[in-house]
Amino acid sequence: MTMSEDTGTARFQVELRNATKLYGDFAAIRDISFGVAKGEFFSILGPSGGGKTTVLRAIAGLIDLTSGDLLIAGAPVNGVPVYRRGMGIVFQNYALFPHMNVFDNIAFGLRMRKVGKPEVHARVTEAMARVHLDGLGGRMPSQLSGGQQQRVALARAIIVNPRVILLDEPLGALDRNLRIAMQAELKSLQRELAITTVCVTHDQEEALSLSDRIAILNKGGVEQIGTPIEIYERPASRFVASFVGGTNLIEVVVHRSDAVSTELILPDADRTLVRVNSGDATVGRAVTLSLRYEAIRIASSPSPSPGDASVLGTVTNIAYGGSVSIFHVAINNGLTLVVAASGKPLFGLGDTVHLSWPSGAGQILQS
Ligand SMILES: Nc1ncnc2c1ncn2[C@@H]1O[C@H](COP(=O)(O)OP(=O)(O)OP(=O)(O)O)[C@@H](O)[C@H]1O
Repeated sequence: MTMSEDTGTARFQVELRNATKLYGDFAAIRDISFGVAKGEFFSILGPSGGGKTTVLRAIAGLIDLTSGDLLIAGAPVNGVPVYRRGMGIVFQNYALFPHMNVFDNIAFGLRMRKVGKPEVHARVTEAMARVHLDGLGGRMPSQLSGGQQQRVALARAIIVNPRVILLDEPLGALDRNLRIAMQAELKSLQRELAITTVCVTHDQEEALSLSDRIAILNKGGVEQIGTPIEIYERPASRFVASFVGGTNLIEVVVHRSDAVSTELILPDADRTLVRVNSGDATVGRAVTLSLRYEAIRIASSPSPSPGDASVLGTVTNIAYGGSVSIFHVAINNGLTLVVAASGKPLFGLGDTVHLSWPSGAGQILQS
């Protein structure tokens, strides 16, 4: 069997089992395990130096693992060279051949495979149409915009019908508006082709909007794997909660807990009680409460809903951000809560405000 054939029986199209890569004593990645299902868009998200590129390079076959296994369509490929793995790779800097025009760049993989001229012509024309490059076949890469170069790189990767496509910060070089437009294009192309995709990014919004599932990598290890909603709504650790989206991390004490909910004591002067929707916490124990910026309501009067947690505070900082403004509010023991409110800022520095949030808005973090 060659790597471009598909047995169709494996549970995962790409799977890492306990993958570790050492450089001397330093583990760039350690003990990483995950599987990517056929047709899935799987992102690897994390801060700089977290090990994202190392994972991608290992999957591509550009580096060997120190220990652990890599399986493609269920078969171990340790030692199988890059060109036999059936991968399409798109790097951040596009890596187009500068001396070839768009048509030849896209045709490259087919010509290497000795595909006949008429078929090359038909497939390149079709791929160009798919990524909206019609009519640009004769241009050189230097005559294209960043977005167009990105499309050439994508067309060049998909034209050989790879079983998996690997994207390394594919939209990182584009400005914000173009990046958002290209995200939508990339996602619809990926869905149309139903192509298994592994994407490395440090951009949390990009990962949340494109992915079926995300692995959060930090210091070479996996912090959490889950759907975008699971990662955002139920972060497994302080690191995930603060890396993905903005959140207040507050040290609190467990006041009461049953099977389904827990009451926590906020360290403000009123020892305000906060209820969360998770149970079986140990009474008296100190835990971390994660409270998303946008979960907190800021108003000039207390919340009308009796079940809401409510605290009084003073605005100490405002960052106007167009659609959303960020307020820093000092509550009455020196603790500062950060709040995101949409629309024009209705409060000024020094204003007294009421902060409130509904029962169940926060999360207890386990680590
Ligand atoms: N060839 C190498 N020799 C030694 N250390 C390396 C090598 N390649 C990577 N590393 C180290 O391994 C760690 C993980 O690197 P990696 O490039 O995978 O991170 P990353 O998450 O992709 O970061 P970035 O977002 O900055 O690209 C880093 O600390 C890096 O310095």
